[in-house]
Amino acid sequence: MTEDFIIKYFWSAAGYGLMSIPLLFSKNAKATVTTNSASTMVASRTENYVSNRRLLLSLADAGGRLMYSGKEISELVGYTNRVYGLLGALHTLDTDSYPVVDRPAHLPNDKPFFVMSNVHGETCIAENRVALIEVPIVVPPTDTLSQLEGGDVLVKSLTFAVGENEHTLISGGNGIGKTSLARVIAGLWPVWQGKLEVPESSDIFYLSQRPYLPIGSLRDQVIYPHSYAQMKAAGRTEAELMSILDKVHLLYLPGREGGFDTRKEWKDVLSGGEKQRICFARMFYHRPKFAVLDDCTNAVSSDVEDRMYESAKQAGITLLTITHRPSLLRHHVRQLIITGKETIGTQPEYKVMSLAHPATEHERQTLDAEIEQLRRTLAIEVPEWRNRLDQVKADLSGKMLL
Ligand SMILES: Nc1ncnc2c1ncn2[C@@H]1O[C@H](COP(=O)(O)OP(=O)(O)OP(=O)(O)O)[C@@H](O)[C@H]1O
Repeated sequence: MTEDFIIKYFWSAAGYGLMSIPLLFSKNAKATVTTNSASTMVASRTENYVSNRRLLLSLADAGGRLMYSGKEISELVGYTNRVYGLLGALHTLDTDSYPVVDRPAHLPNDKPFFVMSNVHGETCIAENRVALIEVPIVVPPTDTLSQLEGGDVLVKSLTFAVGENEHTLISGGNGIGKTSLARVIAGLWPVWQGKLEVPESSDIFYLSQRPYLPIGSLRDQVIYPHSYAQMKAAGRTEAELMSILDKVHLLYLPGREGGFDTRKEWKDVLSGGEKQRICFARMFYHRPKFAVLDDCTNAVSSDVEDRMYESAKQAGITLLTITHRPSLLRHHVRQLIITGKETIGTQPEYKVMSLAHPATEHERQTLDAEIEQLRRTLAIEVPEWRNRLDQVKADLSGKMLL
């Protein structure tokens, strides 16, 4: 408020003050003058007043600009700093030589020290599996302080492998390191130690928590990162895109939006669930062998989500799902629970649990009917019902129905 007040009024008020000086304090102002010279004086004073007033307005404008430019310069300084930081990081990546940081003396011997000059892990291509062998999950140190202390360790050493069709659900508390694990698998974060095995980049697909929609046509949203030219070169057709949209329940979209060529601000036009379903459609288009799904269906209704997961499995895509939703357990055969920092004493920081093969639709219907039957009998024979229910529970162990 003060700033605006100064910009608007201070400069003009200061100018008027300046202008009044000759009027108020000049000796000539009080001198006796003849009529002729008086009219000349009034004319010249009026002329001076008008030109000074114009100058004053310009001065007020210039003063305002000066004050705003301070802000703009500090904004520019911020951007320049970020661009400088980015270029610096890119140069370091080019030369692969990070500044060597010595282990601080105060750090306890058993505390690992992770800095960028200290990356010793190995990444190799594996055809049909994603595997981490004794790989720590560590937030890379970016600022000066964390460079000195080393990156924040989320999981000290993680070993687990996912083969073809071993759909794995990754769970754990907020901020425990699930997305960080996905970043390590994606190669965004370094493999500090141990070994990471991942398929070729064309065989693995990542869907993140926040859907990314590029600027372009509706078609571009589905085929991203492919271009239309690449799509045609690969012999893919719009009929195929329609069948993909059908799998994610977005068949109505081209009709509603006026075809695949329509260009819009898709991030504003589509709802949260639609955005996530478009990203899922992208996965069906690219047909990877593995997909890392980072909580990417949390805005999708559970019936559609179920069908999308079923379609993905039928398409032969092995899923690594990061989620908090227990309803998704039934689509997976294994669960990796990360406990990380919450771990007390010598307990492991994660555990891998095998889930029994998920029930088929037919099995589910039969068991539902059986449970319903038991509910009805409850009124008549409680003890027998209990025995029978225990038996059904035992049959179902791991099938996620109870
Ligand atoms: N780029 C980063 N710089 C600094 N710290 C980060 C960065 N990315 C993640 N972290 C930190 O690492 C920890 C793990 O983050 P991560 O995103 O892996 O959590 P998460 O298990 O996926 O959590 P959620 O279930 O809430 O998505 C968090 O404490 C987070 O603040």
